[in-house]
Amino acid sequence: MNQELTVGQLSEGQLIARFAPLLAEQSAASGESAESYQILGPGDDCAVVAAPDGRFVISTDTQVQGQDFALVWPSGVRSSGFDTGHKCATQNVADAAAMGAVPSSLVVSLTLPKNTPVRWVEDLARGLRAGTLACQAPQCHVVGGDLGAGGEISVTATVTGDLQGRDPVRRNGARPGDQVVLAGTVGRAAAGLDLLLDPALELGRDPQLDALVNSQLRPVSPTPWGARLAQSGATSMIDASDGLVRDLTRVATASGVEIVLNREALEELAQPLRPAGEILGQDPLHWVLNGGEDHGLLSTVPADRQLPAGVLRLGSVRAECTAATGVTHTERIWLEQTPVSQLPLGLRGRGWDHFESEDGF
Ligand SMILES: Nc1ncnc2c1ncn2[C@@H]1O[C@H](COP(=O)(O)OP(=O)(O)OP(=O)(O)O)[C@@H](O)[C@H]1O
Ligand SMILES: Cc1ncc(C[n+]2csc(CCOP(=O)(O)O)c2C)c(N)n1
Ligand SMILES: [Mg+2]
Repeated sequence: MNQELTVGQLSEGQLIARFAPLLAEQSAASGESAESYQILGPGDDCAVVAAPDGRFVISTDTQVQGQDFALVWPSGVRSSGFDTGHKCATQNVADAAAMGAVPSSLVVSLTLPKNTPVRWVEDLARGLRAGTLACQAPQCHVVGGDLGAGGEISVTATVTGDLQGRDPVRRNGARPGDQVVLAGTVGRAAAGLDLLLDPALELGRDPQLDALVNSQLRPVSPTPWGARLAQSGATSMIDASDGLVRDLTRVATASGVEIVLNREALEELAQPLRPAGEILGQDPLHWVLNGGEDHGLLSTVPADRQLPAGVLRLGSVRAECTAATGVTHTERIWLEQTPVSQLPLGLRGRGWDHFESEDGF
């Protein structure tokens, strides 16, 4: 039987004493020496965090067992504490980066059933640090949090970010003529999710498929691109969490523009998803257009900016069509000449909505 030590066998203090030291452990090993924003870390009523700009961005994101991850997926794969911690770090630092900020701190609130293995929680601490490092945000530490018992695992983090004297890059600044760019990936985590949700699959045998599963379990957002794109004049930015089309619709609506996507660029993103598409009978372009959770950074930058290596040009921004053209204002996103709502059924999707979406896409 399961002889593992569970959180129900420890006091809160004992669990924190095991958890907190692990949050910083890998920094030395990774050779990261970036300045930390942490002035006072876990242990007092509050942490103290540097805010050199005088302003800071702040956002929060939650993962709930059964809704955002599964301890055991239909495919048999298990989400470790490390996975959940890694994803928690990524989904939060990505939001700070999407404002053009440098992630500066995380506070993490854990709700845990009493039978949760202590090892799972220790792995979560390691995953949190590994996630910030993978997202190239070594300066961002978990500076505090909260612990509590509950019926299912819920992991919430709040992230702060440093604007470094720049204006925040909002969703409403895209202008006609801008190029639409992506730093990071889209579609991979959604392909991974559909693989995880398939009970007929035996994963762990094909490195290409496993890499997609890994993108769902441990997504990586290239956070330095947030500040980099801001410095190069980004007019809007969002992290792609709910799906390319859904998230770009938010930008296009807020900015009063339309976005035209380039098929060739999307095909390039779909290419590595083809083997998964064949196995699951899915057009991989569907994942690229509608899949969430990669937490890549979608941005618009003026047309005259030379795009650095490392970002992919996905399309361009154009003025909103007026009623005179006969096109309704709901057609915000186009795949070349076709509004996405008119794409073949196999490509159409709604992206992710916590209250609407069924399992997968
Ligand atoms: N409970 C809430 N109270 C106040 N504002 C909220 C609440 N929930 C969401 N919002 C706000 O609604 C907006 C949209 O939320 P949403 O979670 O879609 O954005 P997001 O944080 O960029 O998403 P993601 O976490 O997927 O990147 C955000 O500005 C968020 O602060
Ligand atoms: C078990 C399970 N079922 C479904 C999904 C898919 N999913 C959950 S949240 C989300 C969007 C981002 O959320 P948020 O906006 O809260 O960051 C997506 C695509 C999953 N990850 N796990
Ligand atoms: Mg976001």
